[in-house]
Amino acid sequence: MTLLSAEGLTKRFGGVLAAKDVSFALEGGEMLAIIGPNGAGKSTTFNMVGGQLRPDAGRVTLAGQDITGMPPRAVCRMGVGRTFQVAQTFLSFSVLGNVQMALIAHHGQTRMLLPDAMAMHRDAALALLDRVGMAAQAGRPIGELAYGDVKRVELAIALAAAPRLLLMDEPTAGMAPAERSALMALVAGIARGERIGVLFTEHDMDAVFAHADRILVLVRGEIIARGSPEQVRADPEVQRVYLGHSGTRAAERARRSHG
Ligand SMILES: Nc1ncnc2c1ncn2[C@@H]1O[C@H](COP(=O)(O)OP(=O)(O)OP(=O)(O)O)[C@@H](O)[C@H]1O
Repeated sequence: MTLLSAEGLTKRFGGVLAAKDVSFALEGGEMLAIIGPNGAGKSTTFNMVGGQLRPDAGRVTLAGQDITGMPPRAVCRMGVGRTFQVAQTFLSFSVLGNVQMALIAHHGQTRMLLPDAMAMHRDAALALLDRVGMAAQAGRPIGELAYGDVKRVELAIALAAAPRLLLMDEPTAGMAPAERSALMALVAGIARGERIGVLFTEHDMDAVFAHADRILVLVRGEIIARGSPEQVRADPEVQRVYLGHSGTRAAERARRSHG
């Protein structure tokens, strides 16, 4: 069954039609990127899926269940995880402690006293850190980590909620180019291995063309193109209104590096 289905999503802010009849589907294990220029409606679309915004029209279903207009907490309980552009971690806590807190929250145990909490879900937290390549740094305070490593911990925190669908809003923002590619490769590996669907927005075209299975191109609230990276790259309308020269180079680099 289709994991995520968005049908006819529409959202208006005053005179601005931020999303117009946006429809797409996403399967488990698939990486779907939403790209487009500033103000295209990427965040609006994203927020209608995650429950932060109620669509004026349209429907969102998760594994066949209607989640349209549900508040974010309810959407999260249905199995939709989210990572944020800005780190949502407790900086003075250890890496391990942060993931433990996420597991405690997922299991609805937030009333535990702190000393008890620190003994809980230790092994599960370490296993999650291992999955994102951060087990060796489990004891360090988050505040001491390099930015790319914070992003990995954020991914472990999102995975702590055992999501079926992961929403990632500009996951590589603020990272160095080499780190970006490593993070997206990690996300793609986990998504494919565990059949988690990933919907992401991204301004870095290298990251998109190298790691997305499919791409949606939004311009002024409307989908102007969709398809595989190859199809989107070759679309003359996308070239004209969005990708231009830099996008063509990014797509070409991605094609070469993937043989
Ligand atoms: N809460 C809001 N109130 C009024 N207008 C809004 C609101 N949110 C978004 N908009 C407008 O809707 C349009 C789409 O914005 P959105 O943030 O979805 O675009 P985006 O593609 O995510 O842009 P960016 O790449 O800059 O993040 C823009 O014209 C924006 O100004």
